[in-house]
Amino acid sequence: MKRIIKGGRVVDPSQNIDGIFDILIDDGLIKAVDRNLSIDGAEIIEAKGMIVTPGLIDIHVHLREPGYEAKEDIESGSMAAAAGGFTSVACMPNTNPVVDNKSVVEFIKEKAKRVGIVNVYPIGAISKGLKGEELSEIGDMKGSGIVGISDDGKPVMASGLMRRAMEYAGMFDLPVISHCEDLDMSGDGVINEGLVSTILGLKGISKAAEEIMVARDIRLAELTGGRLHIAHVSTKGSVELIRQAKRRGIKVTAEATPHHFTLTDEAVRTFDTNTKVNPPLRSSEDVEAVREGLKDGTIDVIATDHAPHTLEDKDVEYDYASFGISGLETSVPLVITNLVHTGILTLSQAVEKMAVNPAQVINIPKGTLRPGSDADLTIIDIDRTVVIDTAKFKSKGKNSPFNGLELKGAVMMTLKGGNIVYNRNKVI
Ligand SMILES: NC(=O)N[C@@H](CC(=O)O)C(=O)O
Ligand SMILES: [Zn+2]
Ligand SMILES: [Zn+2]
Repeated sequence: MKRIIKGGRVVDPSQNIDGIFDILIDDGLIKAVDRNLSIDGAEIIEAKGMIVTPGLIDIHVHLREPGYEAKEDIESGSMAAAAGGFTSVACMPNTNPVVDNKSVVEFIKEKAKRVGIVNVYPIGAISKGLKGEELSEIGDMKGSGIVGISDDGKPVMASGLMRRAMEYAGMFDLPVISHCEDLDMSGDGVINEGLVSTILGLKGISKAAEEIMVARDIRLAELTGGRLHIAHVSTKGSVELIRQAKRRGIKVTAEATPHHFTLTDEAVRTFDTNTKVNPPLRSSEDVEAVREGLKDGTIDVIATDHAPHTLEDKDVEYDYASFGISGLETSVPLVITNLVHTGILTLSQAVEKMAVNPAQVINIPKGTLRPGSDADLTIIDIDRTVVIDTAKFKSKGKNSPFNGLELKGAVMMTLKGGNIVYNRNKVI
């Protein structure tokens, strides 16, 4: 079927495009980006006043299936992704069973394909069972289509094992995605270590717990020549370490989450367990540094770290609540409101961090509207006001600290392979 997306402001940094254009889609592919396109029989999607971008890509998502379907499953997570403007997601392996062999990779790919809402790219575990003892079946999993390896949820504490993981991943050109946390330092902390933790009487997690591991992993990337991607950067010190490493030519990329560029530990004063996340919400100087890192290119990618949990996981005392924020359906409005409307990022830079660069990190042929590419697109109204309502989330995870917040920037439509997979104005 032929479709023309008419009259939108097309922002595609992969081709240096930012202007009013029509886009012709046929047979699931982008056929043309040009002015005044008209084809007999093509369905017209009116996009005047809207922004049209390559389908957004979130490389850090927890879909929870197999094993934790009460929190999320591949279908609900895919629907949440589409509603959030994402056409592709990479999912973390901390499921049950863990994604540490090819049969689990194949299960996820098969199920995601059957659901058919967004493209799902599995990430394999670094270590068997996420135990940090021996390497998982990385070569086998690469054969089945993993796009990176990570023990996310946990660090790899054993530096020798992490070194071997980087050497091995390098042979398969896979990025090693590192959850940087020195467990001996973070201990049973639940919040950033600082004034707020002291006032609230909650156990703190030092910024150094993250920075020590960022420094170690940069050193290992230097040693091995492997490709390192730092997940959920949360501190000023981490941003500075990554900035210096890039200057020295080390192969390191980094991501930041919307919650870490938006909130500080002040949000925990309410004791709302939806503010409990790992790494924890930090101080205002860290939020500033993360924003600065996004602006100057030190941080390449915006990823949600979508970590859905059940009400039971969160409706307990702060100390006992699970770590994580349900992030897929609030990312675009948080980026538009806090980074674009504030002038920290241009729209083009925002699309680079949400589509172009994520595609590069996991090495998939996406993040572009170049003719011949899959017709994955996102249509956004950056001036439309949205009020976050977790009750309306497609995700099973209602755990968001942003519930009730009024923001600017609404995902209007998401198309994957030329098909409409989300339409804000219509229940589909
Ligand atoms: N970020 C979180 O607070 N939680 C994640 C794990 C992780 O991303 O480290 C989860 O799986 O729930
Ligand atoms: Zn993590
Ligand atoms: Zn995560």
